[in-house]
Amino acid sequence: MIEAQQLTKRYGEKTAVDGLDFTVKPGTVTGFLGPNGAGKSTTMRMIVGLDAPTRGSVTVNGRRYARHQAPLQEVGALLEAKSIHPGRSAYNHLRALALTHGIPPRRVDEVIEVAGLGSVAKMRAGAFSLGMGQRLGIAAALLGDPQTVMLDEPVNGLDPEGVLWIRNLLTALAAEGRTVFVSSHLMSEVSLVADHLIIVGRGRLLADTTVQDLVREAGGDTVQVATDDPAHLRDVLAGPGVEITCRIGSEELQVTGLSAREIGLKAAEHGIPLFELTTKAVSLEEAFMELTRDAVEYHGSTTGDETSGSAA
Ligand SMILES: Nc1ncnc2c1ncn2[C@@H]1O[C@H](COP(=O)(O)OP(=O)(O)OP(=O)(O)O)[C@@H](O)[C@H]1O
Repeated sequence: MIEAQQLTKRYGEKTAVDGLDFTVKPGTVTGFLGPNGAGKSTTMRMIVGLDAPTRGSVTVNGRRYARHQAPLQEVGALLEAKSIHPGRSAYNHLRALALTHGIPPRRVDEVIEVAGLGSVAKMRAGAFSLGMGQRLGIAAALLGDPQTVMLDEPVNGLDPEGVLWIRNLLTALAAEGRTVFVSSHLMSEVSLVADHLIIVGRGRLLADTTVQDLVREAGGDTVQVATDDPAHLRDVLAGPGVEITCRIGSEELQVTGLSAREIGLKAAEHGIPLFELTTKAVSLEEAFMELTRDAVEYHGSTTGDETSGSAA
């Protein structure tokens, strides 16, 4: 369990993390999402004591990381900055880590196996590809068989097989009852493994929610209907919990609160011809972009793609 209370980090004038309150629970994968510069890495560094909070606190299983007697057995972390001696083999790197943390050497073989590094374990880590380096970082994070696993952007540099491997690994770790906290700036990636989401922007908490709730709050499913008599259809469909929007002069209505089937039946009942009846699910990516729109630090100006432009 990770608990942050009013967690704040300032670098001079810059507030990287701004009064975050959240809890990461065991037995589930929690995604930590936010656009670039949102404060995810800074938060994770504070969790493992690599940065000190300016204000507030963060604990792992009720204690600050540094207060744990065997921190590597408590929290296994993959953070962006790696400190692997390039001349050392993966095997020797893990063995040195194990030795200095009182972890039995046979555990090194186990994590090499889990990380799929068996065939390259004796190779110089300096010759590793980005993906192999990520796997080695994850092997190191798992070395102490920790109850809490925290990975910062773990899929960076991994090929599709590696991405799938990470997903299965995270799901399995959570199924064993561990606390799994994984950051990403990609909703599409996180939504495939995470049940719970903590979303930040400019250091602030934007949402502490589940994947389903995020979609529901973003408007759920909308049905697009086209007819030559939109005013009549609007009257027919109106009712409690139903929201209808329509642009002046347009034949299209956007309806939430009714299914396509209900709309089709009501239209038929009143003899209103329909030209289109399409359910449009709000994608998680749209919901995420809507939520973080004001928190994105760097907007492209000439993308030619109006995903964050004003809706008519
Ligand atoms: N050591 C530092 N000194 C000054 N500013 C910093 C430092 N570390 C981070 N920042 C700033 O704090 C903010 C949050 O950075 P952080 O790396 O935590 O964000 P992030 O969400 O992990 O972003 P990304 O997805 O790009 O890794 C950024 O604006 C960053 O420039």
